[in-house]
Amino acid sequence: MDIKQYMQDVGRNARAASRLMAKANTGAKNAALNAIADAIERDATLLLAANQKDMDQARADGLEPAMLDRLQLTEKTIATMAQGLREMVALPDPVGEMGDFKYRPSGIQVGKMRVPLGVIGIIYEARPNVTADAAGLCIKSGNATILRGGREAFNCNQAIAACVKEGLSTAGLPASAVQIIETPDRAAVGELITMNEFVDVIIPRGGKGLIERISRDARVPVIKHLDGICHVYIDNEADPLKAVRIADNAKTHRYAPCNTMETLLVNEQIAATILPQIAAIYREKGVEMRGCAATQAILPDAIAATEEDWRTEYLAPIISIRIVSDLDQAMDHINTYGSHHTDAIVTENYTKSRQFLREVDSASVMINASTRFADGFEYGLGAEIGISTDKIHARGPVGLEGLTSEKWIVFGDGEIRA
Ligand SMILES: NC(=O)C1=CN([C@@H]2O[C@H](COP(=O)(O)OP(=O)(O)OC[C@H]3O[C@@H](n4cnc5c(N)ncnc54)[C@H](OP(=O)(O)O)[C@@H]3O)[C@@H](O)[C@H]2O)C=CC1
Ligand SMILES: N[C@@H](CCC(=O)OP(=O)(O)O)C(=O)O
Repeated sequence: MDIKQYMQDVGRNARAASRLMAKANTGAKNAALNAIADAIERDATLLLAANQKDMDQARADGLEPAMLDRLQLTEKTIATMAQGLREMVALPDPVGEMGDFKYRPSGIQVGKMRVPLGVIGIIYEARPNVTADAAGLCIKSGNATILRGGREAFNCNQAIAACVKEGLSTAGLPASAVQIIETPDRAAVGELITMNEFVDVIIPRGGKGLIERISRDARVPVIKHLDGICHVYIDNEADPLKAVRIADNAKTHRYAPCNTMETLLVNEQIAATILPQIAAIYREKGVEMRGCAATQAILPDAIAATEEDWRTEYLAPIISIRIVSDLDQAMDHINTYGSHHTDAIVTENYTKSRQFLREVDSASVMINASTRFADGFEYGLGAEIGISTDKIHARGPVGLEGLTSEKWIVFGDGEIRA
């Protein structure tokens, strides 16, 4: 395959499709979402067979259990994928919304209209449900999209692509509104992020290697959805019951997601009582603990954490634990070593919780809740493209609105500027 030529064709088709999608009515977009959901349910056996191929290869390549878990499709996850698309039908269509109107002294009326971004290139991990979610959100928000999922999910993504194309065509929308790149060659990513004539924005979802590549090579604007070095800080005024529940859920609910806690910070005044309770749960669940010297004094089985641990996203049953003197030291640690994704405080103290909200520089800042809640469904967006770790355009879980922008609109009656 001539990858440059192939990607140019993909880009050109996407640009043409984006113009049709921008003016597609809500009924047609909803019909496409329902038709894709129907096709996914009908083709469940085909999808499972394609996924089995991917799983066999991934196992042979020695993929970690948490990554296999994220790659695996089951009848239940297929049903959830279809249900997610049907739930998008019920979401209000953001395209064409108008508001903020003001009359100016000149007589013109100035306001705003919500519009699609155009063509969105999305590079993401080997998680097949993201293919359906991203396709659905881009369709509903009137965009065209070019999807590049992780290579481990290649066969399954191609099977989902067939359902998406069929659904678009059934609804009378251009099949190339959603294109899933048909090669796992990373040269295609290189083309995608430099085709500024065809692509309006790139959304990379991934870790450090992807960040480096995108930061170095992208010529298209980027909304980064990067790694999650998420923290929970247990304050000395925490409710111990809440602290234990949150420390357990934020780490062990699932190990691979970006909103999983990687570092637990504990106030020195409460550490000796709370840490043994939390450690008992981690031991039972097989979580390896790496701690600072003060942590090791309380938990002799914790291995010594290095400076590198504070900067590491394990995506695995491993946690780093640091005992801190106060809230300021906790926030300093988070703002220094975190990835500005999601961080939580456990405290019953109102003033400290307000200070944490104001001073922690992350896309989601939580009081007395698990970091695992940083998610589009959980925040009521219906679904999510991912969790933006950027500050510009969209921050945190990105849903339909994050895939649009606003243009100014002006109503006049023949006014001219003096
Ligand atoms: N903020 C968010 O919304 C989310 C963030 N993540 C983050 O993703 C990471 C885990 O997923 P993982 O699959 O390991 O992530 P990777 O970064 O390894 O892979 C993600 C995607 O990026 C591609 N990629 C990676 N490096 C390059 C490169 N140098 N050039 C071109 N393409 C590249 C991969 O392609 P290939 O298949 O070829 O490796 C894959 O499609 C974690 O850091 C997690 O926090 C995950 C989900 C959501
Ligand atoms: N929104 C997701 C997190 C996204 C994410 O990190 O995905 P992944 O790395 O594929 O497990 C959730 O909480 O389920």
